[in-house]
Amino acid sequence: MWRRVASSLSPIISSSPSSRSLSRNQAAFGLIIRESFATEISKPEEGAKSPFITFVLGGPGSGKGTQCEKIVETFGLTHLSAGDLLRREIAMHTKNGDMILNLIKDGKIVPSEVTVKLLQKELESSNSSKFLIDGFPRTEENRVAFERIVGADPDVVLFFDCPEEEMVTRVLNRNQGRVDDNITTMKKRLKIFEALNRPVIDYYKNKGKLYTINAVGTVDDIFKQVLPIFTPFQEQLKQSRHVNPKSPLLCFPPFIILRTEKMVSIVYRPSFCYPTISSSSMKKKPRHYEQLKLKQIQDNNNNNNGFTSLSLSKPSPTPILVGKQSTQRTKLEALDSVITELETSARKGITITEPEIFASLLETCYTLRSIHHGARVHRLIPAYLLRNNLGVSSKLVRLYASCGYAEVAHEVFDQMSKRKSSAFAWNSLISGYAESAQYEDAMAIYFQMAEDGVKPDRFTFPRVLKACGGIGSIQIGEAIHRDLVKEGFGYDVYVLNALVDMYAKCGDIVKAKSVFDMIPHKDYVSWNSMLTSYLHHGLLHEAVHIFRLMVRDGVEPDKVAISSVLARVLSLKHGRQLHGWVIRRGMECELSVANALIVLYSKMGQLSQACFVFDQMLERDIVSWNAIISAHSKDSNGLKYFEEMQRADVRPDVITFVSVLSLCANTGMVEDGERLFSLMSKEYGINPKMEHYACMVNLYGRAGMMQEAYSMIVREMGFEAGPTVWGALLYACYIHGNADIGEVAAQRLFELEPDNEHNFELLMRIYSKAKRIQDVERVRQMML
Ligand SMILES: Nc1ncnc2c1ncn2[C@@H]1O[C@H](COP(=O)(O)OP(=O)(O)OP(=O)(O)O)[C@@H](O)[C@H]1O
Ligand SMILES: Nc1ccn([C@H]2C[C@H](O)[C@@H](COP(=O)(O)O)O2)c(=O)n1
Repeated sequence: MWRRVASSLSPIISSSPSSRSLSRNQAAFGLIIRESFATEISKPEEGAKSPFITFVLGGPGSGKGTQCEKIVETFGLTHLSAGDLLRREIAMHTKNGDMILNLIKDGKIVPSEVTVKLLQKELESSNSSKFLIDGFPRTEENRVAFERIVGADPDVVLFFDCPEEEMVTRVLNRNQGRVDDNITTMKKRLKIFEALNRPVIDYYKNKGKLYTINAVGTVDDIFKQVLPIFTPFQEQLKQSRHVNPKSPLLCFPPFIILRTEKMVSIVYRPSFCYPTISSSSMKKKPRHYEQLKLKQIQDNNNNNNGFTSLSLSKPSPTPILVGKQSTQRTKLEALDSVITELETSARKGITITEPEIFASLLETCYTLRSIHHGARVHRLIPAYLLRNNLGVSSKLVRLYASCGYAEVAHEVFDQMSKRKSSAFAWNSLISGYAESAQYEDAMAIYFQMAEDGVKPDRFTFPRVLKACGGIGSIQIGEAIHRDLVKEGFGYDVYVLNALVDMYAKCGDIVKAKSVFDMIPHKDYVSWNSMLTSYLHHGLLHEAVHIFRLMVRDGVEPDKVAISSVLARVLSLKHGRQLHGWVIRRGMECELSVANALIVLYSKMGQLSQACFVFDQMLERDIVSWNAIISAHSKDSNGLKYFEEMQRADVRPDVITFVSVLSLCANTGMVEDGERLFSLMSKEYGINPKMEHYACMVNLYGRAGMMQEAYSMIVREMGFEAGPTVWGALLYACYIHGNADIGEVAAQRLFELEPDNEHNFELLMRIYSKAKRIQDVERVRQMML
């Protein structure tokens, strides 16, 4: 894993005598950190190594990005495109965004400090140890800055050598809406490339690290030249791109409790100890090694309430548990162990008074939706904090409300002393309800707020609009729209984005677009909301138009939009292109994106690709498991995934059982089907629904066990069978030529869906197989 020396290492680390004597690179690659943990927990890694770095050079349009995609596919390196990172800055309107845009438009090079810092951030937050840095270094200044700031040298430098005319043709045909893909800028870029990039190429040539590739020919032909370059490095590259989920690193709790006789310390693990994917996917990070000093004064009962008050330095208010690729289980275990330690300390008379600790723990409970842990944290919070600290109590309110514990949420809410003076507490309640799809309750709180004379703020409206979108009531939505304008939020981009989403969810896409058009400074959420809205309405043409405008403005679709796009892709070719795009953006590990990819490949009949995506995932949710099991609807290997899911302690749901039962039906695994059907209710408490009975009838029916299929309907089902169930029976009767039961099934189907000709036709075929020609004719007459 890539690591660097942190500038703000904690006293524990910096005071380590051995750490001071280490060289820059030793420190950078983990030695100091390992030593600091050595006494408390198992070693994270034996001798962390320097990363494997490849620089990819070449003129504009020489095909660097295209070849990088293939290298990533084959060797699993992590692709960092300097140009993409800069474009992301533009899209996100960061402080450097405008400056970068102007330089890129003019074909110029962005100051090295900016580019190198962006690369450095990606390198540090990545869990990978092998990188493909594309479009960098562009200048000698770039190269020197990288060496100075990052302190690393490339192992390989690829140079894609392409004639100018070819590069111009490619760039002008690229059609990705890039601001610099025009002939004027292209001419400038070529000049700058010749003047500034050539010296870099020469530098690496002299160092013996340069590999020149003739970049003319087909993509595959060019890649044939690239392949052998990496062969000598295969050993280094063998390790998979992602940290093995079984790596001991992932089992580390996010912060460590250090105990000595006199002292209990909670030490935040620095972010670079987490295996992470990319800085963009790392939304919340713990502070670097903040040490919370819990002075344990065991024999000093100087506190009136019998507890010893603990003094803590300011911890990070951000969630403690953030390792995105930790499994849900590992995170829960880590949370559990931290809470257990605090409970033990509390029993010994040590009490924690710092609100940030509780806020942080509650945030984690909320992220993991663990009400059980939340309730334990609740018990540790002193009553006065709950009354007076809005930050802590509102997190508790949101947790309870979002997990369906409305009564407790209201109890905590009612005790909050400041609830009448600000919208803060109310917002938590609304958000808790909205997030758990209790939309009516969320709306009721909003109206109650007005009755109690509490003014909504800019955070109230997005939450209540989300609830309104959930209900789908355009009238209420319009009323809230009027309210927000009255309250002065009619130009607030944050609020307007939510308004676009609400109108779209309520079915008024025209109004959604007109609100979108009104947003003066659209941010990436605005664009993505509009894109997703069009996609959800099936307006592909409009979605493509928005997509083009986004790209023109340097805004990229986010994971929600990309997942929606993937769900609507109709051809394997487009699916693959999008997959490549997703990989280039480092979005392949986003849960919703990976889930959508599994469904896409499964829809296209590419089972091995679906498995590949699934196997690469570092974090999976129930949707991922259901998607991969359902992808195996005709393959008995699907049951292995089901077993793995059970081992991973993921609770199967109604959908999982529909998938496994239909798999058993399709593959003729009657005994497994019976076992799973019984497991569903006995082990998981799921009462069989119509779909499950349909699967069972299908299972027996296909296996020719007509009596079992029939008695499933008439004896086992506690409710009236619907068309799916009778339909499965009728189809089985057709396959096995059972006219007697077929007649019964058809009769029920004629009553349930009199207009469905298919049922009549099936019965005719059954009669025909049985040579009952008169009956065939009778059914034909019924159809007329
Ligand atoms: N071998 C090839 N033959 C024809 N077209 C190609 C080839 N390789 C890439 N292209 C096309 O040329 C265009 C430029 O390729 P690509 O984006 O990979 O270049 P690049 O070197 O990364 O460019 P830039 O530095 O401007 O980002 C793309 O539209 C790509 O599809
Ligand atoms: N090291 C870099 C890399 C890129 N830029 C700027 C200037 C380029 O024209 C633009 C696009 O990069 P590309 O996608 O073509 O690699 O980004 C830079 O200033 N410094």
